[in-house]
Amino acid sequence: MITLCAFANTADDIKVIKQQDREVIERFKSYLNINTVQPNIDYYPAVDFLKKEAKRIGLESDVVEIVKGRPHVIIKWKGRDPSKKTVMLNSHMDVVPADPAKWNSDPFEAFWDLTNNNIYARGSQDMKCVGMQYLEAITNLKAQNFVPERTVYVTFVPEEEVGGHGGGMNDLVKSPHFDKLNVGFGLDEGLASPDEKFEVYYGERVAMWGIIEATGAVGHGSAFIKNTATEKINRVIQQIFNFRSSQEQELALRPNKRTGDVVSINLTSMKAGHTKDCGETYQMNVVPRTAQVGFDIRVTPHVPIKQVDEQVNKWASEEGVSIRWVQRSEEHHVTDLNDEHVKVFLDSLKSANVTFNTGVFPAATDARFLRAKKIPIIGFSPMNLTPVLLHDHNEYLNVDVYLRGITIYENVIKSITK
Ligand code: MET
Ligand SMILES: [Zn+2]
Ligand SMILES: [Zn+2]
Repeated sequence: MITLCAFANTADDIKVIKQQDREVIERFKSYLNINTVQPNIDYYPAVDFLKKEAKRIGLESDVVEIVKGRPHVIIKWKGRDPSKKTVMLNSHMDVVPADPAKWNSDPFEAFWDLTNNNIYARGSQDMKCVGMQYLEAITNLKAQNFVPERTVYVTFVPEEEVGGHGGGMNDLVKSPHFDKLNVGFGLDEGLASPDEKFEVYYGERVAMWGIIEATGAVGHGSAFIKNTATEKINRVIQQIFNFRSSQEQELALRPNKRTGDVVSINLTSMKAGHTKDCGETYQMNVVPRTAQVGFDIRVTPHVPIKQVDEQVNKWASEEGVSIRWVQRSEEHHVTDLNDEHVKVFLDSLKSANVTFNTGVFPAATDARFLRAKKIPIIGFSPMNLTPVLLHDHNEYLNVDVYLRGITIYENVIKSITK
């Protein structure tokens, strides 16, 4: 018997939702309610929640801390043949900050708007949805008495949004805990897509975060001083924006290219002048000694990192100008779309009439650490008909899209664990 449950925001807006689906959504909302905002996250409420979830489903869970306070929750669904390479279903627990003033509802309330059936919450797309959908898919498969051939690990990791270092995935993959998992194939996050087709990613762009600093002559604010820091940084900024335009044009001129196929750069910080943090007093009529810009470059696997590196070094080649890297990778790692596990994954989508594009994830995620270990990884978040709102205000996911994602994962998990 199916219990139907009617509830509404307003009297004239009644939606009827199956009791079982309502429970699924309430569990999703509960995870979204847990504040895991960068930085300095208290992960333990999320860990406790996930451990309880594992228990509910009847699965073992383990908590691994490579760095104290940075737990990884590893939920295990034992396969019929534990000697076989396993399948990893990964998601990160942390989310980026949300400015409540810019949201129509509290970003952690997980407001369920029944007029459009959307759930508004930080993490609803990136990527608490995916973590919970894996668990719900397993719940359903267990109810059907399905037992996987390969063992499945559902992993919930910390610190993705700050680069996976300091106890995140970068450190997990280097630890003996990881080797014990014996992972042969895995899934990690992708992006929403506004149309019917889903997005499937076989690689990602490399993030290069750097700061260019210029030092120059100082003097009176009324004079024509030569070689000032701000003049030098202005030339750097011009070159950054010229390069940015060239890539934007490349994208506009070639309809077959997508963001993941070009190099992007954004200026993400600027600093100059006699501010307190330079140890000098603020003074409007003194030409500053230093000026700096911070930038975020994303290099597509279609372009060698060395080429971009040389370009940036040229920008910083003037006398008194230097560059410092905050974070960068030296290599691209992509998954072969002809890999046997990948083919099984893609076939499982096709057999469920899920249409998709394959491409390069325009941002970066923990998949890169796994790919660096030669493990085939696909980036896939089952969100079609959804605007891309990760890191944005009023991030949301539609309930029907969320529920369909669970069904898609059921089909995927059945196939990739064979
Ligand atoms: N996922 C985040 C981003 O793409 C953090 C990745 S760290 C390079 O910005
Ligand atoms: Zn993410
Ligand atoms: Zn993110």
